[in-house]
Amino acid sequence: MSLVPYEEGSLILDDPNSKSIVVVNPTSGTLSFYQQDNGNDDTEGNEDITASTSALDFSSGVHQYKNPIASYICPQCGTEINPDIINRRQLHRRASSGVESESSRLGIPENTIPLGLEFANSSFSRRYFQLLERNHRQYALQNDSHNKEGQFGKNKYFIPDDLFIPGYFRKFFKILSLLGNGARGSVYKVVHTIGNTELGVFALKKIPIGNDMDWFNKCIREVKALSSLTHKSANLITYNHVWLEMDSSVGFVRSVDGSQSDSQEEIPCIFILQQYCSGGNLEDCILKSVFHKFSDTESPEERKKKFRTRKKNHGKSEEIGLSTEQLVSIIRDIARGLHELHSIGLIHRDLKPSNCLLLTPFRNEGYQSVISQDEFFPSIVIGDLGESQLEGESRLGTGSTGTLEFTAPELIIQGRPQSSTLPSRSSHTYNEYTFASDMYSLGMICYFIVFGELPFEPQLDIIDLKVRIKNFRFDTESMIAKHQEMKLRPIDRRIFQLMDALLQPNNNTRPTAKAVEKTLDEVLVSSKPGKHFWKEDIDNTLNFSTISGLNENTNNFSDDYIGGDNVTLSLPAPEMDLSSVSSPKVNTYSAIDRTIQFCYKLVSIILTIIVFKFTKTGSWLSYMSLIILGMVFKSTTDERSKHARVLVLLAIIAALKKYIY
Ligand SMILES: Nc1ncnc2c1ncn2[C@@H]1O[C@H](COP(=O)(O)OP(=O)(O)OP(=O)(O)O)[C@@H](O)[C@H]1O
Repeated sequence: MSLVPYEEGSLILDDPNSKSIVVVNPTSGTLSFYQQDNGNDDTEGNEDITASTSALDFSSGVHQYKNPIASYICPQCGTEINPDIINRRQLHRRASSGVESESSRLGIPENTIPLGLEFANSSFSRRYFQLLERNHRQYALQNDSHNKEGQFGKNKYFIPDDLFIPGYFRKFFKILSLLGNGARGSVYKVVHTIGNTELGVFALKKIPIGNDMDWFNKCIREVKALSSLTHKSANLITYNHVWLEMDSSVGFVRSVDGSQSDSQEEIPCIFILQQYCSGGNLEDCILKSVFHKFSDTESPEERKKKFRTRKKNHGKSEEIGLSTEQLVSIIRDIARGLHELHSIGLIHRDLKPSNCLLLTPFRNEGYQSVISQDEFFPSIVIGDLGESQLEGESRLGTGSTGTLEFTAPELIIQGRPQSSTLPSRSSHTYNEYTFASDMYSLGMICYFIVFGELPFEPQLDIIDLKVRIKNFRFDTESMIAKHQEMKLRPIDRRIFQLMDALLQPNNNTRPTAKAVEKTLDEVLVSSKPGKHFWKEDIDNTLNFSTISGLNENTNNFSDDYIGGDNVTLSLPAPEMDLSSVSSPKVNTYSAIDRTIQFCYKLVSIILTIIVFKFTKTGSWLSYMSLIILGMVFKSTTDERSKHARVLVLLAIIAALKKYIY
């Protein structure tokens, strides 16, 4: 069976085995099932295809299966061709479980095929678009041969005519809203339709290309990067389809000679169809929903909600900021997406909150809400791979720059080159983008989601900003003090340690994406259900000695045992690919340090046994020694020696008691 274009805009599923075809009628929004009359089975050459019952008439809801075809899933594209059975059942299940359907939310008529509900997220969609891409190529070739003197003269644009799919966007997509405008183009929320049949809701990025080959190559990088992912990653945006079409450019157009053009001239545009993330971007979410900035743009509904929350909190204004669990969830998702990218050799280069998208909307219920709500944050996917490059590729070759505030200091080039971070070919003193520079950007995202702002004043001019970025040093203690001053919701101090590690000026000492992901995974897995895992009180966490003095200097993380309800935070040292220069001295020091800690524990056990030998069981000395021994094991590296010394004292007292008295 195969899915092939049939006339203009229609699709058919053709199953030679059962001699049946399914035709999509875009005008009426129906699927019709036809089967060859099998009255005489051996008449292979019989071309008389008799229409049997219109099996899948979705507009009327009538569906009869006179002679069901052999298989209901197209083996080429995986499209469910009998969605009535599956999707209606799923719809019913969703409806009965009280989940609002996408179609009802969007106001899509119920008589349309609900394919999109499963389609947009399923692996079917990927295969469907792969097939579509092949068919587009075929269609374009045919179109080119019919239309040699077509509307787009070959001389006018460098892109060959046969690469355009004229009218595809208007015919198969309905714009629902504008999601945002980026530096390169606009992103729309669209519904993919065939006639009245809704195939799913997607985000469609339209980038005007014009006649600029370099620009075209740069724009297509995003697609190349996305399509190089061989499997679906939970934390990277899913790309579905890309095509070229003539369309009006967005906004104001100035021609090369500087003259302004009022005409809505159609120019070549690249359309990139992607997974739709209904929660919007992380930047907006943090600024608006978490830190309540831009409150002048608040809707009356939002104002009422805030008033109700304040009333519930007995007039106290709610504490702002995210909880530790929410912060961990965000950082872990982004680290996981980065790890996926880095594992295939891609550096993102433009990681920033507006490129991190929320799969579902974030509903901030405030600090006083139920704990489960409190800990929840929607899953995040990394989008916009338009600036990405392969590891080892020269930054000059890509012609791209990242966003300055999130750019690692080692990449900043002083002075005012043509663009913010792009070096000139004559300058030789610049560093290449690395996986570690992405990790710095993650550190800056952490800063932003913790404080709701960046450490640089927004009005700085570009030269001053570069100086500030170069000189920026993250100091854990002063950052905790700042956090307290801002009266933000208390969080675990290990978030600050993580930021410290990621924002290290020396890129060799930043942890890898995998290291961050693994650490946070372990942290979450080992949290006890029903218990507040994180120490929420900053005053308590301030007492923790987290990274040893040695590690503070070298940023080489080691095990850090934290008492109470907390579990081990172990941020592994950067892996080899990031830390090309890993100092042997540092490794020796940390090995010595670990041996010393082990010796403290061993000596403490021996001392406790001595105390027990010299005293009667049940004496205050034996009890004391047991308690101190527990403290030796639970205490941080700095305090372990103090506790061990107390045990020495207890052993001496026990010996004196035995031999003197
Ligand atoms: N797949 C998507 N789903 C939902 N919204 C999206 C999606 N992709 C982009 N957006 C929205 O559209 C906005 C513009 O996206 P785009 O990637 O073009 O630019 P940007 O990252 O904001 O800016 P720049 O191009 O300067 O990096 C985003 O900030 C986001 O709010």
